[in-house]
This record gives sequence, structure tokens and C-alpha cells, in this order.
Amino acid sequence: MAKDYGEVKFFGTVGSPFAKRVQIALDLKGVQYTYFEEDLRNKSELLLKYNPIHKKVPVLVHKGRPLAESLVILEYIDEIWGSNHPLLPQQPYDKALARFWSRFIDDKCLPAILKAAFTANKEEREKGSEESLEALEYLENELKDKFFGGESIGLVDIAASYLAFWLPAIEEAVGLKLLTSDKFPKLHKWGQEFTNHPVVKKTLPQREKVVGFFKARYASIIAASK
Ligand SMILES: N[C@@H](CCC(=O)N[C@@H](CS)C(=O)NCC(=O)O)C(=O)O
Repeated sequence: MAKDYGEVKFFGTVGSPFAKRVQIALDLKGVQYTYFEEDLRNKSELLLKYNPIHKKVPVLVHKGRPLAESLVILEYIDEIWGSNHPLLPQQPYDKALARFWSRFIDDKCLPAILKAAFTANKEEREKGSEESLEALEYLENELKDKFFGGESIGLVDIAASYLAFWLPAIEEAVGLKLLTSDKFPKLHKWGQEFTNHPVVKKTLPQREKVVGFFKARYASIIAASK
């Protein structure tokens, strides 16, 4: 008889890269869950109840107990549904490294990209581009196999999904070139492998909508700066 893992609820929004991390992990592991689509301009009572501190998606509720923050949720999912498609390596050192790089993506890469793309001030944008290229270089050197997780998608790949799907959409929307195939051949190829993985592909939102969203965001930042 299949093990009963209890009820799983997952709160996200279709365009959220952080929510997609959780969806990718759940889908890779074949977890059954009920999905709640949030309107972030009008957050539900349940979202505010389950994530009163950050009031953000994603939130995972397992057997009535809520968890927030995508990287925390990914590790929890891996511990509970461990044997099916493991996301973290077995060895403590490798496991610690996977945590290091996942946090590096959130702490260094994403802020630099946002600065490069969505700052009105030209010098700040250039600084953001330099910081982004430096951060991407570290990841390019760290990528040794098909995926950061080896032959299959792991924690770092899921954390880096922003670079595979959202960054190219941002580049198109604001006319920026960061993750190019000549500068970052391994990372570029990885991005294609990752977004074409059948499980990942099914979770991703429509690219044109995401590009449109970023174009509007960019236009409003530029308009506000005038
Ligand atoms: N560090 C958080 C970031 C989550 C996040 O920024 N979520 C956004 C959607 S992409 C959100 O819910 N924003 C709502 C708000 O800021 O009010 C994570 O990793 O889960």
C-alpha cells in the first residue's frame, strides 16, 4: 500500500519564480497537492494566516502546518519525500555546498540582476551588470555536469531556475545581455536543458506574459524616475 503522507496545500502565483521552485520540486517527486492561486494585490486570509511574517508566496501547508520561504520548503520536501528524486546530495560536505550555492543565488545573483535590470540610475545599472556577471561567472565555474545536481535536477538547479527562465525574459524586456552563450557556454546550455526538462517545462508560465510583465515594471520604474 502506498504511504499516506497527509494533506499538502501549496499557495503560489503563476508568475512567481519562488513559487515555481516549490512546484518543480513537488512535481519532480510526484507529490499530490492542492494548489491555491494567490492574487498578490488582494492576498487571501489564508495566505496572511499561514505566512504572517513575510506575507508572500510560496507557502506549503503539510498536515495543517505551514512553511514559508522557498529554499526552506525545498529542503523540507526533500526530507519528507526523500527517496523519490532526491534533491540534496547524501554526503554532508556536498549537501552543505548545495545549500551554499542556493543561498548564493538568492543573496548575490538575484539582487545584482534586479539592480542591473530595474534601476533607473545608469551608474547603478552598470554596477548591477558587473555584479551579475561576476556572480554568473562563479556559477559557470561551479557547473561540472549536465545539472548542478549531477545527471538529475537538484536543489541548486531549482534555486537557479530564475536564471534559466526569468533572466532571459528580463533581458528581452529591458534590452540587457548578461547570460550569453559566448560568455557563459555551460550555464547557457544548462538553462536550455533545465527549461526543456518535461516536468519543469510543464510548470513554467507563458514567456510572452512574463516578458510583458517585466516590460511594464521597467516602464513604471523609468516613468517614476522622471
Ligand atoms: N525569499 C522568498 C521570496 C518570495 C517572494 O518574493 N514572493 C513574492 C512573489 S515572487 C511575493 O509573494 N510578493 C508579495 C509581496 O511582496 O507582497 C522565497 O524564497 O520564498
